[in-house]
Amino acid sequence: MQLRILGCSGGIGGVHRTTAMLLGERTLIDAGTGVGDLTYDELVRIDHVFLTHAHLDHIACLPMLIDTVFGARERPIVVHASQATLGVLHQHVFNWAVWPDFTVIPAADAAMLRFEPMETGECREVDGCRITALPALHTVPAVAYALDSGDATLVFSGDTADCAEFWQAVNAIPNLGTLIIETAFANREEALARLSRHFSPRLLLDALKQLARSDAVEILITHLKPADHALTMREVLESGADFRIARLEQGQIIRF
Ligand SMILES: Nc1ncnc2c1ncn2[C@@H]1O[C@@H]2COP(=O)(O)O[C@H]2[C@H]1O
Repeated sequence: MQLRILGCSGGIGGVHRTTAMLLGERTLIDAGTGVGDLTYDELVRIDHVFLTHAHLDHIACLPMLIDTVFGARERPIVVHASQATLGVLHQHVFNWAVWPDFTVIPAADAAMLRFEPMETGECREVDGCRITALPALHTVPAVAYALDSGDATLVFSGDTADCAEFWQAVNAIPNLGTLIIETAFANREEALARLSRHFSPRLLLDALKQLARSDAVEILITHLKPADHALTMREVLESGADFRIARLEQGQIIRF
């Protein structure tokens, strides 16, 4: 299985794209602005979108994706997310005011966008990869995802602050090989990190003490806010010397 990083920034500007990853050829994990770099043919192939939460930087391209591929597809795009996240999308995005409600277009019983509630602990299988929602803690309902190819599992934290249930779930994965985890803010913004339920390097390294078998896990840092991205990564590397840590890169392909 492969995961292609379409966007992994906490913001926009220049080359920065917000969170979106392509799992195999037809599954998106989050739908931030990185989706906009896919070709039309690649967009048409997407059958599934798994969302961590409803914040704009993780869903920005979903409305335009469905409109772009609508006429070229015969089956719906299925959006998997918690009921809470789907409720927000329905009420605030696909509400005929911000965007048409593609969950009833062209008809309620033949819609081109299908919402499939998926709560923490639930698992879906796509192309042989088992995708499980894990607990996360953000300012809005949020999940992380474990992607198990059969050979190895990659965990993506989504946006989260420290969360004991997340580490319990992660430590129960026997074949964990990669952990993509966010660090949005530099240490000088720790107050904002706490307020907005993100990690700063100090908060991350404190939380990583809960990771069992850390020597077997490659840790990739995502969601750096553009203002301080270099500083934040430097702080992570300086304090995280005991771990195998690197920056997640846009365009990176992870095989697992
Ligand atoms: N008081 C606040 N609470 C939450 N988010 C905030 C606040 N002030 C600014 N923000 C920003 O709003 C952003 C919303 O998306 P993020 O969670 O990625 O990151 C958040 C912060 O960068």
